[in-house]
Amino acid sequence: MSRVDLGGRVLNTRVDGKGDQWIILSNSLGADLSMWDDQIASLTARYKVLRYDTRGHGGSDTPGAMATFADLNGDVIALMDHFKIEKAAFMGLSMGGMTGMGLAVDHADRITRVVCADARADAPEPFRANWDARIAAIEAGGLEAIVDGTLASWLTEDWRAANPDRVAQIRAMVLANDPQGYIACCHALKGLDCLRRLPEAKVPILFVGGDQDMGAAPAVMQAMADATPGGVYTQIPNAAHVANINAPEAFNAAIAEFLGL
Ligand SMILES: O=C(O)CC1=CCC(=O)O1
Repeated sequence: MSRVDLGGRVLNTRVDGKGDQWIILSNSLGADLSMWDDQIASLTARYKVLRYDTRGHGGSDTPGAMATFADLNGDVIALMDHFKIEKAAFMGLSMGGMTGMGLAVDHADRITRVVCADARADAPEPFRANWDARIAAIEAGGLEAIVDGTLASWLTEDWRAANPDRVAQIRAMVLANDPQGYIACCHALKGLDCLRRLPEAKVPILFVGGDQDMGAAPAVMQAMADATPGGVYTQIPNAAHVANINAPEAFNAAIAEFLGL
């Protein structure tokens, strides 16, 4: 792990592998870079992998009370500059996938391809109101107030019953975040407005998502793929919102061809 000072914010990072091409991995709201552990063995066969904790998460700073996707995209470009990465593939889940879509539209000179997992591209009602409710719940009760609902939406009931130790680890990961950092990112999610810009995406995007993901439902992700030039959507069976943890083998198989693994 290495904490990188990007000027005004310090982000926690980790590099694995020795490949000659880079891939950057971006976590979901409430997670940290460890959420990608089940993908690292296959990714490092080809790539040098840069993972980072999104601002407000894990070991990264919370530089302000409110974040925007322009901030989150800017953090990726600043990390690329720091590590002297001219171009990289990018994979993000949920908030990380939303960051990836923004990069595909606004920073295609630095990004070669994007895997966008379990993400929406906009925040119509009731999503906006739900973010306000979640912010209020955390302000009143901390991350404890939302962690059980989060786990229920991230992972199928069967998986949670079969993997109690992993569930306890994931619970601890959520609770280890800075509540103010989590709230800052909720503000970015409230302002999410990428759907209308997907036709401008200039690099290939693979959309993948769990068949039981209620936050980024299959029909929503299919519509995003349809709006994206060359966009493809692949559904992951028996998986909820955090499909890469919930069904790692199917997830890894779904991204393999697109990433040349
Ligand atoms: O955790 C959730 O409730 C769903 C979610 C939205 C954006 C994200 O990263 O996760």
